Amino acid sequence: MDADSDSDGSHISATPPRDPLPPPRLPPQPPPKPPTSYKSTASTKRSSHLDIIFKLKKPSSSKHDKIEPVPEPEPKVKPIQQPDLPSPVGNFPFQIRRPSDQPHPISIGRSLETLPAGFFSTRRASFSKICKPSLNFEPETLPEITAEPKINGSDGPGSTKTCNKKLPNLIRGDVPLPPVKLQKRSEEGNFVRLNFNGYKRKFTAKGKKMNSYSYKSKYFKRSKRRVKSEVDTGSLCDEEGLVSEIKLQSKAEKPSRCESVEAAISAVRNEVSDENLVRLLKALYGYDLFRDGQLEAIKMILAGKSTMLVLPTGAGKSLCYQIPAVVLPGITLVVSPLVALMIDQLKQLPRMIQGGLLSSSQGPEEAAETLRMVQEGSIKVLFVSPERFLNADFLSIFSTLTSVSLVVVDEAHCVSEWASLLRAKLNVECILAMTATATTTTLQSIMSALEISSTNLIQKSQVRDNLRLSVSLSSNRMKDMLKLMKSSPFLGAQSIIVYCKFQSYHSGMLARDRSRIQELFCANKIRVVVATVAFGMGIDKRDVGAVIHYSLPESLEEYVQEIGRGGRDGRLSYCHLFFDDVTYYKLRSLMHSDGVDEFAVNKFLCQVFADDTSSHRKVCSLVKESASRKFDMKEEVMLTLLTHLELGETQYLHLLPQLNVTCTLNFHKTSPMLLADKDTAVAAILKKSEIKQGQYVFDIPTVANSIGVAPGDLSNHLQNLKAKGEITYELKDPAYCYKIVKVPSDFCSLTELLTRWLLDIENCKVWKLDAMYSSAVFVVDTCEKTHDCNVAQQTTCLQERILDYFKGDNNLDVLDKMGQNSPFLRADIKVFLQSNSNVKFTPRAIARIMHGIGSPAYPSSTWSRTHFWGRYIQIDFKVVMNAAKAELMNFVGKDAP
Ligand SMILES: Nc1ncnc2c1ncn2[C@@H]1O[C@H](COP(=O)(O)OP(=O)(O)OP(=O)(O)O)[C@@H](O)[C@H]1O
Repeated sequence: MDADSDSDGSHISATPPRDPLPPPRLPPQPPPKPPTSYKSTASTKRSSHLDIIFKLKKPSSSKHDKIEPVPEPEPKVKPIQQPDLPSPVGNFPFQIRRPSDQPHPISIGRSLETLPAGFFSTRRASFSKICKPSLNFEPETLPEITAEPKINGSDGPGSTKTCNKKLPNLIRGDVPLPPVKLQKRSEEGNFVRLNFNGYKRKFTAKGKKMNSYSYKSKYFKRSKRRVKSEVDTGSLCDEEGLVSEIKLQSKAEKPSRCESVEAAISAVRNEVSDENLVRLLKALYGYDLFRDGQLEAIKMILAGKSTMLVLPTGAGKSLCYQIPAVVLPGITLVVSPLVALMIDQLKQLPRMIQGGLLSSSQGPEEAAETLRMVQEGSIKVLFVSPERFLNADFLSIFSTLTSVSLVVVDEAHCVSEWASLLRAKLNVECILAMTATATTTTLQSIMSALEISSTNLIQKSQVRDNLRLSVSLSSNRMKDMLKLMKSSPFLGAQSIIVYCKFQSYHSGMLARDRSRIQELFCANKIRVVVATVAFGMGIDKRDVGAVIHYSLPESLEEYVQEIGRGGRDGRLSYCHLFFDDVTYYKLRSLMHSDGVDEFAVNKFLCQVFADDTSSHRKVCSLVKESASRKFDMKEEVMLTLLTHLELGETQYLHLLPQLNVTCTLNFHKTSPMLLADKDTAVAAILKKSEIKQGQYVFDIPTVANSIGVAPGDLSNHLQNLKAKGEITYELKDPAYCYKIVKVPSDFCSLTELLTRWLLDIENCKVWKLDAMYSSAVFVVDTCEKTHDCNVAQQTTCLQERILDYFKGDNNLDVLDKMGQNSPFLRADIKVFLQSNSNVKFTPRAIARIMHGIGSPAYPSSTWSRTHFWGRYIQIDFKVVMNAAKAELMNFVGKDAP
């Protein structure tokens, strides 16, 4: 694909540059039908606008809670027929599955739930006026927006260190918990009984390691080490936790606290009463009262009932599995979609709960050590990344050696699809699914996948009552934001997070710098942090007094997550959202950046299965960068497809760890031929290499396959040869590696299924953005109508809207502000095609250019030079795609259908 042509000569346009006026509003389009589950069999027809020019082909066979009361200050050519297809997955768990692709933690995490019919009625609204909430916009001193530490670090009333940041070790927990005594327990039946391989197991104590001697001495040793290192680094910022506890070094205090924890655990094991649970809460965390929903959830779990827990962000969900984890006899497995989140949760475990982590991003030694500790019984809470459960070694440990008391599915809306596999494989009886943001439909699908009874749903409001919400439409956001921050109550806020969308605002920062800023923010040495969505996900800074959205979030789920960073201490926190049409248009275009055409999916499948041989032991690879360009697909999208091929209804392949597959090698000591005589790997390298400038260049999987070893083993062997001074080598070309399990019998159907699935995801993302935008418009409009534009009013208004959204309320009006036509569109596309007649385009590629979105084969570095780049950002993407399809047909001399 010649997508790199320098200039397209498209300075000649059918039209002069135009003012970016909003297009005339047309009647609403029928809404997209968001995905339900790719395993279900319901189907819908859709018009095929993706299939121009190319024919599908087969590969060549050759190859909260109770708020603590705080005084409130104030307020192809041949169109492909679409057969009936299974409808897509209920959420999009796969993009996030590989920890090496640390993605956008929120947007990827959001589910693709079925939206009820009638959900899409369009509501007209005015966008012209700015509605200012009645916050006092008094010009006072400018708040500090800085990444520099405050000199003296004095931070006012909230200067307590409040971020539960602890040592980044992967095995946590200082004190073994008391053994489970096999004693009379009135609620014995309440505890989870595991049924492994058909045998009911009784709880057993993990015996000797739990004696009180090792418990104390280990505690002291670790405490001393920790105190030293943490005080040295000055990295502590924990309110109830570390700072105070570390100073405590009076040896007498430690055992007494541990003993009280032990006693409290034993009391709960004897009787699961409110009183005993509060005592345990106090002993473990120092809190006096449970927050709304916590006690109910803990009791439900201790009664062995699988539970769905929906609590707002920051309401204290973690505690709902941590307390059962210390009470229940076996291990608690916590499955979370993001490795970064798991690491943070591990760090935040109370010191007396021993934790560990298993993820595919770990080295083999690290994972083996964790598994050893699991087998020993010295880990109580184990964080596991989803793919680990597909690992046979892991499963065998849990089905033979270790008793699992509880499985926690965190961010359940992201991993629900996968979680049903877990149920089948582990035969665990008690599951706790947790989420902060899920619509009713999503909840239903999670609960049915996890077999959670509808009576075991604990759901509190999506937004905590201590968050004061306000919204304004702004044509000059920077000015308005500075004004807002100079006015009460934002001026008085201790810590502020400003969320913005586009990189230009927070710049690509080194991870080290980012974590330094996070530390300073946690320590109240930076007052305002301007951040992207990722910031704050893992940190638990309790005293964030204000959250400002400088850009429109991509969904209400994202919005709710982000405002949930505020007021985690139960105090009032002020959350203001600025929105504007330009950002909305930009985001709406970006929602189409992951979309792929049927043709591309088919080409991709052909390549994936091109290497099929009868041997299923052969390792295949797909070099990420070149494949991405070849298929015009983002790497994440390719991984999503590969994961679907692994985890979908039919398993077509088995994914292996990613590798750098191209090896360039030089021989140094022994001559290649002599070495090859005694080393089969070297012999294979000589056979399979190309010699380029005296160097041997070969593909690692190809050589490994030829001698019947795993690519990893070949890499190890090369390392050994290097250590002996025989060779030097370099590896490049990161690639997805996999083994083919089954070659699809019908490539066309599979192509259509996958394309439809991706299209549903795309439509759903668009719908969510529209719902977010409409909610902002709704709040501003309502204020105008009632002339009651104050924070209290806006809070209620937005809360209701959020509630409706998450309830899946059919009456929720979702506004589609995109233009549905433009008189110049076809003419411009024609000129564009004429001036780039040497380049092959798909309708989608043209629409992306017209929307100003770069893609792997048509990068913005090249295509942003065109006169048409981003010109039709205000016209619905599909309208542009259809116009492009029609013009492409004309261009190749055919009429549009
Ligand atoms: N009963 C309680 N009393 C006081 N503080 C509590 C209580 N329960 C939890 N917290 C605190 O509230 C904060 C938020 O808790 P946690 O991180 O578990 O929330 P979450 O619901 O998991 O939030 P997120 O969805 O952001 O992960 C933590 O600092 C926690 O210690």
